[in-house]
Amino acid sequence: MTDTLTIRRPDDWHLHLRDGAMMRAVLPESARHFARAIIMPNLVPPVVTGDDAAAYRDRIRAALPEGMAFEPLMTLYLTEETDPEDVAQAAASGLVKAVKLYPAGATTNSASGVTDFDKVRGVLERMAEIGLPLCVHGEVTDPEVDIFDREAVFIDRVLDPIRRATPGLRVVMEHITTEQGTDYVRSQADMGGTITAHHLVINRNHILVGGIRPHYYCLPVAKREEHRRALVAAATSGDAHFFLGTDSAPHVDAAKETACGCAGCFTAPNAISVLAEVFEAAGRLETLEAFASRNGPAFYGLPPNDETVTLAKGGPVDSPARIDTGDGPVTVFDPGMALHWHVTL
Ligand SMILES: NC(=O)N[C@@H](CC(=O)O)C(=O)O
Ligand SMILES: [Zn+2]
Ligand SMILES: [Zn+2]
Repeated sequence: MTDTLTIRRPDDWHLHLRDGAMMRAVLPESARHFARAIIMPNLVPPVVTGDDAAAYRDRIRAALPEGMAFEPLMTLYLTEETDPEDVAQAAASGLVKAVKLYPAGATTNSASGVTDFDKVRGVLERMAEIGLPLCVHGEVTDPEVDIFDREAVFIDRVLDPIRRATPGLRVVMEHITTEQGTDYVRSQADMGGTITAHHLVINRNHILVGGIRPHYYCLPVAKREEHRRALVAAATSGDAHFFLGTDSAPHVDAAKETACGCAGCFTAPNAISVLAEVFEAAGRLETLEAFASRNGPAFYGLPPNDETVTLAKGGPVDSPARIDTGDGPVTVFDPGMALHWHVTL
């Protein structure tokens, strides 16, 4: 029986740190386990220009507790007004590692996102030229489309046409939740797909059966069990297209436990333990390093981390039910099963 596993230090290729008091509370939860993270730009107002990203990066660095190391990899929020030159400069200076596409209205804080894709063509062409990846929240917003179909429909209606119109554009389909997502990503060159820890564990029954569980509500919403299995197969395959993006997305409990609760699961504290449990159950612990520590940097053209972390199997991991923030308590993702893999440094 394997009871320890040493892997390169993981990175998180999709993370929400928020700002202010919330950021100060959640940042150490990510920095404890992850060396680097792609930082989502959906603040209010969003991180749109290179100057916005530099200021946000400085606030993150300033909030990092003494003695912790963590490198924020910044992104820009694509709007119909985004200037291709500003994007190119922010990429050339090394500040920005990706641009994020939110279809307007698709998810939390996406009101400034894109409605008319022709208006962002110039930016996407420039990104293809310079090799800067586009990260996409892959859901259509058409009210006629069922929420459980919005990812699959996005591939056909939006993602594939954008990629055909912009040859060479490197795209990450973020937080994939469907077999259609895994199949599409796997079959394409110049593409990566991030998968969260929580989508490897929950299906839509977990959200809805026996009472509504607001802390399992995130977007894209968890789908049927067959899709969860497709995600586990993709994540544990070792295939370089797939890598970890936790999409750890903290909201205070008051904003989740209400008549119109917002979307997002806060997984930073236990994501690595959850992954180890899932990979072990699949008999694929040996591919955890590829998924959490190697495939992401390879896609982004960065070296893997030199340091390692060791996971040790033992008694149940004692992750807190919630953490306190200056804005109020934030519930930590409950995987609904005991976790046994402790991260030791
Ligand atoms: N995943 C979510 O449900 N929520 C994210 C936004 C996002 O990644 O879509 C958030 O910012 O809260
Ligand atoms: Zn999203
Ligand atoms: Zn997200």
